[in-house]
Amino acid sequence: MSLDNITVAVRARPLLTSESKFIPWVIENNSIQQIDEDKVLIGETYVYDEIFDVNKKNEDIYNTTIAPMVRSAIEGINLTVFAYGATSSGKTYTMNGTRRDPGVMPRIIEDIFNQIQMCNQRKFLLRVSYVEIYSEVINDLLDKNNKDLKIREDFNNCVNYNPTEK
Ligand SMILES: Nc1ncnc2c1ncn2[C@@H]1O[C@H](COP(=O)(O)OP(=O)(O)OP(=O)(O)O)[C@@H](O)[C@H]1O
Repeated sequence: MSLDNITVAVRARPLLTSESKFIPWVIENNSIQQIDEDKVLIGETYVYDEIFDVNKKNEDIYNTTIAPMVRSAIEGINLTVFAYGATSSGKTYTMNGTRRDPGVMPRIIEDIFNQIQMCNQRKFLLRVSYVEIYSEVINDLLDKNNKDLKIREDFNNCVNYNPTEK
């Protein structure tokens, strides 16, 4: 799937020790297909802009999919990075990462501030929100007391999450 201003990437994570050792899919380039226990291909082939196999690190994912968009954000284009998946699929690992392999959030902050430092003739205003949508409820991940937020746009089309206006 490829839409003009949207990049859709899939990331496979290593199996957890508690999980079955049978992997019911194969990745080939940018497509993924389901297989049965005899390794016979079944069902549809799904094609994405990027598919990252289990060996890819947060650094690879950032450099391939996010870094080019950060350059556009510095030029004033709105940017949203959205991690979607079932419980334990690896959203937090991808977004926060680890000390040895930081995820999207720490990398994007470092990248943005590095690029701002190189543009000393311009002024920047940065606004950041970090929220989760869990069972259709929006919670603020930067302030655990802000729960069940409502999304609103102001007169400038800026998105606000204002818990006082539920
Ligand atoms: N690419 C990866 N490499 C190694 N371990 C991973 C990877 N992705 C996820 N894991 C591990 O898998 C487990 C589940 O990952 P994570 O907590 O990120 O899932 P989640 O989608 O955020 O889950 P939830 O929705 O329940 O919060 C964690 O133990 C995490 O360390």
